[in-house]
Amino acid sequence: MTRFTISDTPRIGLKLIERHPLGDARGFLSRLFCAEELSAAGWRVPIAQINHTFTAARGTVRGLHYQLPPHAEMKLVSCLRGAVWDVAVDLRAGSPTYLQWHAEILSAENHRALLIPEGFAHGFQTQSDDVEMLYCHSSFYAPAAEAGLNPQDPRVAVAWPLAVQGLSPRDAGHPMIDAQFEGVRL
Ligand SMILES: Cc1cn([C@H]2C[C@H](O)[C@@H](COP(=O)(O)OP(=O)(O)O[C@H]3O[C@H](C)C(=O)[C@H](O)[C@H]3O)O2)c(=O)[nH]c1=O
Repeated sequence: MTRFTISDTPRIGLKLIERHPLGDARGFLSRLFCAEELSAAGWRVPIAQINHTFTAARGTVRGLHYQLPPHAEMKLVSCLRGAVWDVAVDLRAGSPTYLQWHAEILSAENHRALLIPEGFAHGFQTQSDDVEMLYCHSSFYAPAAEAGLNPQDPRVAVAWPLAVQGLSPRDAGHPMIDAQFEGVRL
């Protein structure tokens, strides 16, 4: 029995993953990752790292982050507590949807995740207090390869549902995209 429904999004390679928990009188068991099932969504490498974040305040924005090649990474982003408006921006050089974004509501209640391919920047805005996120990464954390888009970059024009708040100094300081920006060459 499949534990996931994999759906395309308008951005090639960006997949919506819906988990199908197994419930009983005690509660439920939900599978967060399956190498066999998620290979159909494009995840065909071992998980390198798993991260867990807690964000206290509703409206907080984290992101928009990505790692540069050769440390470009896939991410499977799941919300285990509360709810987020989760967004991915296509930075792949030559992509027909270059600089376009797509967002989904991920929550503990809807059991949804986003599978984000290499070459996308990722961010989210909490839609509740006390949000917990779980990230599966296909590449190791490489600080020297870390890059970011300013979440309020007018060229990307992410339509955050709430007023942007709670940015880390690093996220607030990401540069705006200029004419020299050519995207990520994978
Ligand atoms: C990503 C990462 C960070 N760190 C360290 C670096 C900083 O000292 C601290 C917080 O890092 P950062 O401010 O980049 O964390 P977030 O802004 O929450 O980034 C997270 O949220 C956005 C939306 C994402 O897409 C990132 O992948 C995800 O990690 O953890 C690590 O030690 N390992 C890691 O893999």
